[in-house]
Amino acid sequence: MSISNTPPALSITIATRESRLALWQAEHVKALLEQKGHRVNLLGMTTKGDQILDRSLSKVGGKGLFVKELEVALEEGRADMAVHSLKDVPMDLPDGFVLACVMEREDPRDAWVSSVCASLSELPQGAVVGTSSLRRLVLLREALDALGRADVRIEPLRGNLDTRLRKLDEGQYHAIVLAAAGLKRLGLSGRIRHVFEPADSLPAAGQGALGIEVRADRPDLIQALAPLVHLPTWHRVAAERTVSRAMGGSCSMPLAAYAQWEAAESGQLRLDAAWGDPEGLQGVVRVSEQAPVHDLAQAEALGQRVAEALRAAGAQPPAVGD
Ligand SMILES: NCc1[nH]cc(CCC(=O)O)c1CC(=O)O
Repeated sequence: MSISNTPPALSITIATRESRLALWQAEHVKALLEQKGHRVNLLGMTTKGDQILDRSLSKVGGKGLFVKELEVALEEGRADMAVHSLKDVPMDLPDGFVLACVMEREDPRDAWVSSVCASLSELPQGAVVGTSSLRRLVLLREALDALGRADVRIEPLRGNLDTRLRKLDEGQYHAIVLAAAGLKRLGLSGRIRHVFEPADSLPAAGQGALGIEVRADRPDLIQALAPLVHLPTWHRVAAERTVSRAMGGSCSMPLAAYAQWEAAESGQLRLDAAWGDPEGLQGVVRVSEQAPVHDLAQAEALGQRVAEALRAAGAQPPAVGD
């Protein structure tokens, strides 16, 4: 009989989307779990979010487009866990599912990719910039307006990372804006001309962080994932994701929320948020608050305060039923 405290080695199947980025992320988790002695294989799947390439995601609606099919696989026992970009995961998971792990964050910032110009200010007259998110669109528009660049157009850009880069290379855009994290994971950091500081393009809630979802009735998996958890990241993204939930955030709402530790080990979390109205009639609303955070409840309380501050400053969550 063994009296060791080492958790038992498990045989684990990870459900994953089949984009290059999703596969990289699943392989990354696989390698880490294998280092802990588990046996891991991948189950590749295509989700609704991957299939809809002709319409803007903000129109077809809702968070969770990339998540649902993976949850069905967990539900049916075809897979044990799903690795997600947290940015794409709704704050409230369906009943019976939990977020078992948040891993250390990759670069959360937005990146400027272009072969013709190194930054916004160098864009030629009448240039076209591509981006897929309303958040980036609203923040870019604000920055361009500040430069007096009404001539620059911002156009939608869809598809996985490779598709977006191809559209740029074909000349459909002068520049595009993407998450730095995805480019770095795929070894494409060489394509980044400029990373936006959070003050200039405030990141989306959860950007750059990976989360692992399991069924709530699998304590064995939750235990196996414990060594992969990075609590400082978890507290940051919990604060950010609370803002998104409290604002009724979906990809049809331009909303940014970004938390950072004021100083290493200070326990002081600063949370910045920005909201733009989807019609673009109102200016961007920005707020910032900070608080000591030592657990998830405190992180969520900070997120709640920031959401209230956003509303007090004029941000309007969508009407119920919208
Ligand atoms: N919405 C798609 C998506 N989901 C996660 C990432 C990047 C990686 C990450 O944020 O962890 C991207 C691509 C992008 O926004 O450019």
